[in-house]
Amino acid sequence: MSSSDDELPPEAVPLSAAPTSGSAPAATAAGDLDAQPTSGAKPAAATPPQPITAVPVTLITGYLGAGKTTLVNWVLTARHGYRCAVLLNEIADSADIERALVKEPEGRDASPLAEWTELENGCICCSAKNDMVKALESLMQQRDRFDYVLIETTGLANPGPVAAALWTDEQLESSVCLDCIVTVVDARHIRRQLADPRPDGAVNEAQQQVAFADVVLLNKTDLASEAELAEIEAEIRGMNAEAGITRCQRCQIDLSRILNTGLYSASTRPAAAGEPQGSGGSGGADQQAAASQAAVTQGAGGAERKQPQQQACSDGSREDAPCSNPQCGDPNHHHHEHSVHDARVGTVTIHLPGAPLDLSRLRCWLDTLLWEETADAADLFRIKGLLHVAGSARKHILQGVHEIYDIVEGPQWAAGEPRASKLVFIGRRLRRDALAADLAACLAEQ
Ligand SMILES: Nc1nc2c(ncn2[C@@H]2O[C@H](COP(=O)(O)OP(=O)(O)OP(=O)(O)O)[C@@H](O)[C@H]2O)c(=O)[nH]1
Repeated sequence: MSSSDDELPPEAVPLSAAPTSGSAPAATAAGDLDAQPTSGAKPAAATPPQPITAVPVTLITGYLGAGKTTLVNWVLTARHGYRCAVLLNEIADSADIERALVKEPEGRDASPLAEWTELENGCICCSAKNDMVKALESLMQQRDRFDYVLIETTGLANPGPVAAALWTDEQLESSVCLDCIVTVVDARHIRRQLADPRPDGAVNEAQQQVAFADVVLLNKTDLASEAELAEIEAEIRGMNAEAGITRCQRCQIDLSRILNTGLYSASTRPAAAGEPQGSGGSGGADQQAAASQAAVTQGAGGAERKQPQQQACSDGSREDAPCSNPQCGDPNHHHHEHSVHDARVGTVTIHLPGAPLDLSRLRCWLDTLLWEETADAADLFRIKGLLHVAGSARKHILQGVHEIYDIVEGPQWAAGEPRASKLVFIGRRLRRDALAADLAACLAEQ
């Protein structure tokens, strides 16, 4: 790839190649989503349309100036076959600037590729459960005009409540599905941003964004040395061992990493040791099938989405102190003051080979774990799991964001495949021994 090619966006998909409403996007295989710069237009992949029940959503987060708008730009100008709607959440009334920065795909006038909705009422993490949901709902009124939704959060947003809102809003949950949380980090500044302390010992936004990521784009690699990049990768892995990390300049990545990944679908599983991270274990056309399967499984009542009895603050904490986010314009939003020691975000992975889990015991334990509010309770951002459940021939998939979680049935265990459970916890104050002991107590009696 020449350096001049690097600066050129790939060609926009001709709208005639865009999928029709209710159909799967034309490009489903990973190779078809390849958005590396090309010198000529490639024909759209001839994958037969498949029904899509919910519009996938990629949530783009990252600290101030990391390159989120640059990524949106890249998606909107790339050849991938989706018609994207973009939800911009901009603070300080800068949405018009952001919008001006994002290039309009060629031919947009004739038939729009992107729909725009801007959230104006302050910080998305504070208004996630109302403004964003309302904006998405109103966007869904024009469902036939797009196949994919990108949400760009502000640089100071905690992506947890936004992701959670996509799960918990009853009307939304059948029409949109969270596909991937992408965190863009600035190779030049991320280490300082991660280290920036908060006076009350709370986790800072940069750490939260890394913790929630399914995919981390290590952007601006032109501004850091190889040694610095390696150090950043090690630090990010130390916080979130599950996220796939992709180095890039100007966010020019293969878009199959972040679009229609199927990471939250029922057949998704945490990557096994030694597997490439961030692929979710399924790719391309398989993901399309996985997405359909997830919808069917959930529709059949296989999923149970648990929510706390008590409505939590949108940042997942109690409403007993004013929000400390200086950008939050909502006087009604309050923020729980974390009085405990400032533990760093980390990942704990627990393998349970052999013995199956008792699903009801596991649910009971998760309820306690996620909703406990004692000062030394684990502060969990993300949970992912592949579960071997007693009495079931199917894999079960656990996904958790903040205080909500979902366990859905996945595909059958293959003949001869070793049955085992693997759970990944990302958060603060995680105690491996306690988690392992608690999980051992959730095993079914043999
Ligand atoms: N050198 C360099 N600059 C980059 C790269 N990617 C983006 N930029 C620049 O970084 C600046 C910020 O990029 P944006 O895409 O606006 O960042 P953002 O995350 O949307 O910023 P906020 O909305 O303010 O949080 C812009 O001037 C970009 O041109 C890169 O890989 N290398």
